[in-house]
Amino acid sequence: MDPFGGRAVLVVGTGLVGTSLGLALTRAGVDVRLADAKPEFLAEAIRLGAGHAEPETPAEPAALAVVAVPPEAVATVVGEVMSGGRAEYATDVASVKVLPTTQVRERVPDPGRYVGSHPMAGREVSGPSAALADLFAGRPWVICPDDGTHQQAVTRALAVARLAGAVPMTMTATEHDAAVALVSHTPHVVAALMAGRLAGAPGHEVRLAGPGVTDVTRIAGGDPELWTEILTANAAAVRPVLAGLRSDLDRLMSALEAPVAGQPVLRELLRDGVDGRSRLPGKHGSARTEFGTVIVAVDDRPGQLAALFADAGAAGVNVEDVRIEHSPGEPIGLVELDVRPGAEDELTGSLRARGWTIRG
Ligand SMILES: NC(=O)c1ccc[n+]([C@@H]2O[C@H](COP(=O)([O-])OP(=O)(O)OC[C@H]3O[C@@H](n4cnc5c(N)ncnc54)[C@H](O)[C@@H]3O)[C@@H](O)[C@H]2O)c1
Ligand SMILES: O=C(O)C(=O)C[C@]1(C(=O)O)C=C[C@@H](O)C=C1
Repeated sequence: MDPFGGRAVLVVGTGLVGTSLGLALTRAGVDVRLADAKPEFLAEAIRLGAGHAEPETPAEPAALAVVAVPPEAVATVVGEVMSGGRAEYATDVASVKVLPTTQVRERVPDPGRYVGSHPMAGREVSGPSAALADLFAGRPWVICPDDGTHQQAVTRALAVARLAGAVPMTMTATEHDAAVALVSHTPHVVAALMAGRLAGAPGHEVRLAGPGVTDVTRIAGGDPELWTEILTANAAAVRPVLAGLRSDLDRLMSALEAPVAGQPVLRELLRDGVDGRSRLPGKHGSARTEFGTVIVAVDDRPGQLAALFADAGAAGVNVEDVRIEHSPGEPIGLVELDVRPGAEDELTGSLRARGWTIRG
């Protein structure tokens, strides 16, 4: 059954998140109206197939407006959408929830027609050209109703999350902000501070950088304006997480003053890291599967990767993930194939038999 009764969904803000949502909903057969303050972003989202421009005088309001603008602009846009009769209900996708839900309650005449939400999916790049139709697939999408929220607002926001392929869950705005302080906002700060250490470093040092520092700093590429808004809005929840981090950093630095005597502390902190990482959920909220990895040396010439994947397929082993590194000073690439635990030996044997060089 169509959760919107054949009515349109309006997406305001056709950047990374809004355009990704427009693409996903359009694929799911929803009529998607689009609006953005920047005409060139709107035009790009339409060109990509995320929906069509919101008509100036629509025959009827959209069933739901999804407001995908920076956090500080959410309440104003929700107010405009509601008072202009452009949508019956509204949600937003901002990375913080207490700020927009409080501001909507204070500023919008019928705040019960709005429910805050947040898809836990994104990228370190912004704008419509970075959009992906499957950005939300399998990811949690948090919905934060309060006592005054109309059930229809929640029902329609849940429908949008499901149609985008996400896994909806509900919690209060305060619970949400505490959770994302730990799993999203502090990690962003850590990545930015580490990446900042590289900014003025000598070129001969940065040239040695490999996958480790690249993994740790990927999210540091996020838009500094957006992240300033996020950290400002969620400062109260981020500070205690940072305080814990500072106390661990202090212990680590003290241990390094006398590194041999400090080894038990180093070991404890490093073990805590292993334990913490094992708690991260996998693709669909399940416990993370630790894959087995097979490293193959591949000549740096056309067609080699395609041949490798074909031979891995012929071995009957599914490649779950792949990374490619270049070996310094050698005309070869190292291709790391992640496979289900236990399948490494099978794949190694089969690839060796087909003439591939296995490393490690
Ligand atoms: N980037 C992520 O990884 C991510 C993930 C989940 C949620 N979010 C949240 O989604 C929202 C959008 O983030 P994004 O990454 O898509 O940013 P973005 O910069 O890619 O897109 C924001 C869009 O909003 C438009 N806009 C700004 N003010 C507007 C207004 N008053 N009226 C109409 N349009 C306006 C901009 O022109 C731009 O197209 C933010 O609230 C962010 O916190 C971001
Ligand atoms: O993968 C990334 O690039 C992200 O940073 C995405 C991420 C996150 O921290 O998980 C960042 C902010 C959003 O509010 C939601 C998702």
